Amino acid sequence: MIPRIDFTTTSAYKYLADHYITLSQKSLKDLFAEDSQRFEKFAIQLNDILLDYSKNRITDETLALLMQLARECKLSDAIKAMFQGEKINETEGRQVLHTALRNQGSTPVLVNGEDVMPQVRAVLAHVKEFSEQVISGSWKGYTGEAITDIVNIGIGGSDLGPVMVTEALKAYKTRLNLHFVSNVDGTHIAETLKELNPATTLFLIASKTFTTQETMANAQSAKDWFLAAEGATQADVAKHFAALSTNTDAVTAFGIDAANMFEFWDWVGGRYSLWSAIGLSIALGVGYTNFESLLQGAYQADTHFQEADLEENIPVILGLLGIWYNNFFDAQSHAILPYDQYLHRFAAYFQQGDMESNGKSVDRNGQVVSYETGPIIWGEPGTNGQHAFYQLIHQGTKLIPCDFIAPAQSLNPLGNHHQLLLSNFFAQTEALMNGKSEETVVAELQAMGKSEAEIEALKNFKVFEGNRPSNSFLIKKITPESLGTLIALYEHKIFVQGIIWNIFSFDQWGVELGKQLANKILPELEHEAEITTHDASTNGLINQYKAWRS
Ligand SMILES: O=P(O)(O)OC[C@H]1O[C@H](O)[C@@H](O)[C@@H](O)[C@@H]1O
Repeated sequence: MIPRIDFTTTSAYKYLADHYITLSQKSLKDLFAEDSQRFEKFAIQLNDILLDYSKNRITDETLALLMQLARECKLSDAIKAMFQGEKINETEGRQVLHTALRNQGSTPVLVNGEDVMPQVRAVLAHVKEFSEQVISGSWKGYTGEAITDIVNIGIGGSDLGPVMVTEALKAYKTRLNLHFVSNVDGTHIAETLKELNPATTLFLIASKTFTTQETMANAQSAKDWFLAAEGATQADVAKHFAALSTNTDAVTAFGIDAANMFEFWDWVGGRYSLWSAIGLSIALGVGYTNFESLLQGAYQADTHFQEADLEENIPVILGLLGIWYNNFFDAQSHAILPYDQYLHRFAAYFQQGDMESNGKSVDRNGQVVSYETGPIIWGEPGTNGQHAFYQLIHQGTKLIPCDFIAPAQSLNPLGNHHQLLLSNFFAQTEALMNGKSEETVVAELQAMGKSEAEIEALKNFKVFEGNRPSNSFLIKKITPESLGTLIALYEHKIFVQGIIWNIFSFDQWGVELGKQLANKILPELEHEAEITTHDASTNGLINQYKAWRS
């Protein structure tokens, strides 16, 4: 069992609180001036990924105290507990073993005394065989034509991971065209199907539970659309539908051939499932070998997380830095800013990963916490974000720690685009750190020939306080392997923070209430009678909807 320690009662926490008072007076600029070794000290390389965390509001002492905090919270024991398959998802009584899905080692991974690795490998072999048949064209649709389009129907963890990864690895695309339908809004599936031919379309119904309302509704509409095609029969469903799920009974009841079911298990959390059968769309979209490299990359991060000393451990450092800002600087959010168009869904993916994991306010003892837990995660790719919301990061009143991520090599070297892109990446982290002093602003305005009065009126608006912290990930190149490593590092960062905050990171009870209420409201929408059973606002909205809907 993971120890239940209130981190605010540790000695490290008290030292950090004192240390914060002095350190928060210092600027990053000063810290760099005082220590010429910051980059050497506060950067770590793991294979082709360099993390520079020197532009954070930390000193050697901060790090030492944060490490002490991790030790007092028994982080290393918790890491072991996860990898060894303890039931650390206590409120659901489950293990947390997404790491087994990418395990390349030979040690067994036990669940209730049974090694799960043979099952994991069997599903991977199925994914390999099936994806190779579909890609090569030897898998035929009901008219004898090869499949050209894949539609993954899933939501949340059964959608965001495959979307993010297949977008990130688009440069490695197979001949198959991928589509993702998640929203229960009929527009999503209707617009997707408009351009598709039933004879050459393969649907993947991706749902851990196979009960999710959105996915089941979209799956039914997909089946209806398919069966409405000329000559298509119920027997042909087997050639056009596969299921990725833990729920065999529901898959069979839906009419999907058991041979087309790709299984995973309840010890894989939905938001950590892209490495499982849920990754079938990835294997189809970029090829099985690349999917395998993605798993290998993640395994490298897993090994690093388990074996590196806490001081040299990337997820540990990232997690603790986040805690430093969240719990001492009162930062409310954390921005993920990839300078890579291919990573345009990376922040959205970790919005679920992080916020569904650590958006909790009850600790592992079942008590309401007295401190802040998970931050709001958000972000968009650079340079688009620069022309949208960076104003607030630079000059707003909120402290927003940022992660910048960029590849050194572009997968589309075109003129000097990549240099333009990276010059922005480097410039933004520098600008956030150093800001622009009043002195510089005044000198610039003088050089422009402005009068004293004009300078006085303008200067405050043009000052940048700086002292805004950031991490920089420089990645040699986005490959399936480096991407796998990067994703797994972020996953483990979430784990680290959940341990320190003493919360359960692997359940998600907070998604249930809305589902329950929607199920109660649905029958009320099936007739025209006035609704009076809710509060005045909800009644009013439902009744106005009824008045307007036809
Ligand atoms: O794969 P499923 O079972 O359809 O669940 C889809 C999503 O449903 C809920 O919103 C949560 O439980 C998510 O974690 C999950 O990813």
